[in-house]
Amino acid sequence: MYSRTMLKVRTLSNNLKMYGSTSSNFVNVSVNDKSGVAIVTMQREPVNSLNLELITQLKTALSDLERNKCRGMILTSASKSVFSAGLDIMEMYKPNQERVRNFWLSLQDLWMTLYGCSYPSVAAINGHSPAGGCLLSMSCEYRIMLPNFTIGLNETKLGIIAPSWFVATMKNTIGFRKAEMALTLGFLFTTEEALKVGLIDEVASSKEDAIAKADKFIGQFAKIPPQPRTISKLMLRSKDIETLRKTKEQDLQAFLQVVNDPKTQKGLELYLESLKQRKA
Ligand SMILES: CCCCC/C=C\C/C=C\CC/C=C/CC(=O)SCCNC(=O)CCNC(=O)[C@H](O)C(C)(C)COP(=O)(O)OP(=O)(O)OC[C@H]1O[C@@H](n2cnc3c(N)ncnc32)[C@H](O)[C@@H]1OP(=O)(O)O
Repeated sequence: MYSRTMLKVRTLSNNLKMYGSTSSNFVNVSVNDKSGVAIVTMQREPVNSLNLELITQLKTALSDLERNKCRGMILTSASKSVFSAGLDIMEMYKPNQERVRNFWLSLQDLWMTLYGCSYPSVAAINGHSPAGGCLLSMSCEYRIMLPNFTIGLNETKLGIIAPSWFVATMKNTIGFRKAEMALTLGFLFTTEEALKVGLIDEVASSKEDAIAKADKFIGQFAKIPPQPRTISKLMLRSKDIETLRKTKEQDLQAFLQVVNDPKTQKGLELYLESLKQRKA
């Protein structure tokens, strides 16, 4: 059903209607010819850490789907064990100043695009989803997760603070009280805990099951007129999007200040070492 012709992402917008599938380095988009639902697959090995290129390619793919009036979008991962490990730590470690600036601006852009997209969006979370991975999942309208993985905003555990728009997204997803507990503890929920707290909506037995459940969720909107649907969604989401749009530069400067602090750099070095040592 989801065909797999390979194309460059640059040609996505022109060709989406003609071809079933497109692929750039890190993002594959396949569209179900019958339903018009797109599966957007992150495929940056080994853990889909969000570097500048993956972020930019995701943003391009989502904007192209918007232009092509897609009927729904399912975000998932090509990995069998990781949905996304969150921001690529290498982008923040000893950064090139121009690149790290673009990195953050692109992340802001990606979030505004995904959080405010007009089409129904579902995260099929087929692996661990910490930090930035959790942000992507929460930005979708519905979350379906496979068992035995973890999800959450674990920033405080890493000694950092989740940006205000990460916090707003979590508050909007699970409510003030639960978000406060989760954020202050830097809590990573298991699949079962995430279901209980409302961070995810369903558990699936396999990736195929998750996609089938996502299709079913999106299918519910077939009989709902798109414009009232989108306006209702944006009535709930646009305030937080506008807040970031207006404070983009301030948010960037706050990020750059933290990243360029020698204490943060030391922390990043130790964290990178600890990730490597987990294997040894
Ligand atoms: C962490 C401090 C950040 C400081 C930032 C400074 C300023 C920022 C200010 C504000 C921004 C705040 C927002 C932050 C949001 C984020 O997303 S931060 C990133 C947080 N992510 C994580 O903590 C996840 C870390 N990864 C894991 O827990 C595990 O890798 C995993 C996802 C559970 C998967 O485990 P698995 O066993 O399958 O894989 P490995 O651990 O063996 O990893 C394979 C390989 O990939 C490298 N890697 C893992 N995660 C990242 C990453 N986020 N960025 C870059 N590289 C990563 C890992 O080191 C291994 O590499 P290899 O040894 O070379 O193979």
